[in-house]
Amino acid sequence: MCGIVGLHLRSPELYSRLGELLTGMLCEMEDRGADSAGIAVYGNDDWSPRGRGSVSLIDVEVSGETVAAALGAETGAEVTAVTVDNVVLASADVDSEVLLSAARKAFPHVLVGGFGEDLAVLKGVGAPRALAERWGLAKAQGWQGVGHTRMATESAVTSSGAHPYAVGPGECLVHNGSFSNHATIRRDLRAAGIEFDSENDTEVGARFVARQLADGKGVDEALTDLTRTFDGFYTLLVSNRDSFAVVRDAIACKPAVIAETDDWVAMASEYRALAHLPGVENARIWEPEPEVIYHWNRQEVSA
Ligand SMILES: NC(=O)CC[C@H](N)C(=O)O
Repeated sequence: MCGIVGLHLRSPELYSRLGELLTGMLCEMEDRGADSAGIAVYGNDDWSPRGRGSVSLIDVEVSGETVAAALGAETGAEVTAVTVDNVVLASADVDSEVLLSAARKAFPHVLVGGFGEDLAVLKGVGAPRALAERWGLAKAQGWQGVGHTRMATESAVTSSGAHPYAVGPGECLVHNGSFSNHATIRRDLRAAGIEFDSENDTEVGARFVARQLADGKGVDEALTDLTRTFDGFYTLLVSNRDSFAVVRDAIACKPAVIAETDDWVAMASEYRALAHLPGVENARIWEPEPEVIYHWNRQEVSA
């Protein structure tokens, strides 16, 4: 199992409702994965102030003030940090990769949930509904959100095993399924100097995609490469600051549904997670085809 949800808003009138709508989607998928959960939210000023680099630190166990002071000392920038349950969200007027290296230096064992401009990533162990409540997700605003409810298949139930895997700048990946050749690909990526936070198969997929994007490939090409490299079962939702993409394996046995209106694009493992979205009764709704990459950029659509 595992549940995936994602909402890409086109209409700015809905930005103030992103968290409310995403909470409903995530909670509806709780029975597909009740051991841990995570979300990525793009554009919530309270968590990742606009135009600033930000880094999300999971289970850091020191106060936001301590994080802000330590990252400020490392970067020379004025760093602000907010604590949201088990996550500290730090931001500053510097590139997010500068903030990321400062965080790794100051807190060498910290789990980095994600980093980028306008991006906050929260994840943890527990029931998705309880986590969403503790995070205050319903109040979040923004233009795009992704969520995952996990039923672990490949690695321990820990924050580092929870999705999303947001391992490249502004990027985020969630997965339902399991990759059967992830150990081989992990070995190749490790040999190329890439480090991992967990034994999770999904992290291998995320690191693979991040590497393709870092090499200058576009999302479509990166995901095509993934379909040629990874064996096993998968429905994947891959987002970054400006894009939202879905791909399934050749057999496509892991459920997925996409719905689209003029105001939003949404995907979920099951339709019931979409049933409360405004205007869903007039949406174009379909099941994504095997190995077809569905990809939307902010504003326009391509498939
Ligand atoms: N149930 C799933 O889809 C699990 C996804 C992934 N293999 C994990 O263990 O995190």
